[in-house]
Amino acid sequence: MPLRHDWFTVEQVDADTYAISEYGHWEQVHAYLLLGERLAALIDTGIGIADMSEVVRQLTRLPVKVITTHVHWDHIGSHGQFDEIYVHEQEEDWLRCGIPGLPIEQIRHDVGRDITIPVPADFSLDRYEPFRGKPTGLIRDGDTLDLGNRALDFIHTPGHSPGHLCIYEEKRGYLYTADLIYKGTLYAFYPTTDPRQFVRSVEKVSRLPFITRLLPGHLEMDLNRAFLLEVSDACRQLAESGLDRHGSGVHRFGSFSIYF
Ligand SMILES: O=c1ccn([C@@H]2O[C@H](COP(=O)(O)O)[C@@H](O)[C@H]2O)c(=O)[nH]1
Repeated sequence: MPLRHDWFTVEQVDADTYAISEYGHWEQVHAYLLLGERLAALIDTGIGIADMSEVVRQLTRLPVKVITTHVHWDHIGSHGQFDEIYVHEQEEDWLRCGIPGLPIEQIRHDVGRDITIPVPADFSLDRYEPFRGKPTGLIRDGDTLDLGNRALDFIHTPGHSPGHLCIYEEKRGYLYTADLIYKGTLYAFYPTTDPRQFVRSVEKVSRLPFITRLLPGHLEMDLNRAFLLEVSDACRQLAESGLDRHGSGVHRFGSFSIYF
């Protein structure tokens, strides 16, 4: 049964893996806490409406390394509450200085809309600022992290953003897909996105030999390899039709859409 927090919903994926979700916000974003024998990895830290470190501290006493899938405000919200933060080398400057040309008014508008449950009393939209800071370390494609009898592989999957990462646990067959693959509208229409890279990244992860489960950054959480192959087929069709370019529109495929 899911554990409940006023703002976060905590669900156990398996004995030592938790999803920490924000279902009261339109983004319905998920972070994941992975416990090894020596260390814990927190994949993203949510929107920043509530402090995710309070929940994490209830779940583990292990040292926590924060892994950033990408530097969009809804994935870095509680980064400031943790000491060790890692990011792909191509988004280090966004983590330090923000996304050039993205106004704080637009971010606050997106943070504040379509919230369906009460926000914590100390949250103020007028004072909301996305995290800015220096990472502890940088991640490159092919890097690995051993949490103690639990290995994570980092896969650079640009397209949604330049330094977007998927995280793969080969032993369990888990692929944490962040904003590359989820069941909803997949976004590659911002000026900072790249539709061709997005297609290549989907193809890259679809070649992974063993996947038991996809753990996405948004919306429905329980996705399998069949869904990944559907997205991969859709991307191939779009590329073959020359539609893998900015401005080609919203392409609908059953349970998901791809917005270029
Ligand atoms: O170039 C950009 C990048 C991001 N945004 C805003 O950030 C969020 C991103 O949400 P995701 O769930 O990570 O896709 C979105 O609300 C955009 O407003 C942007 O505007 N431009």
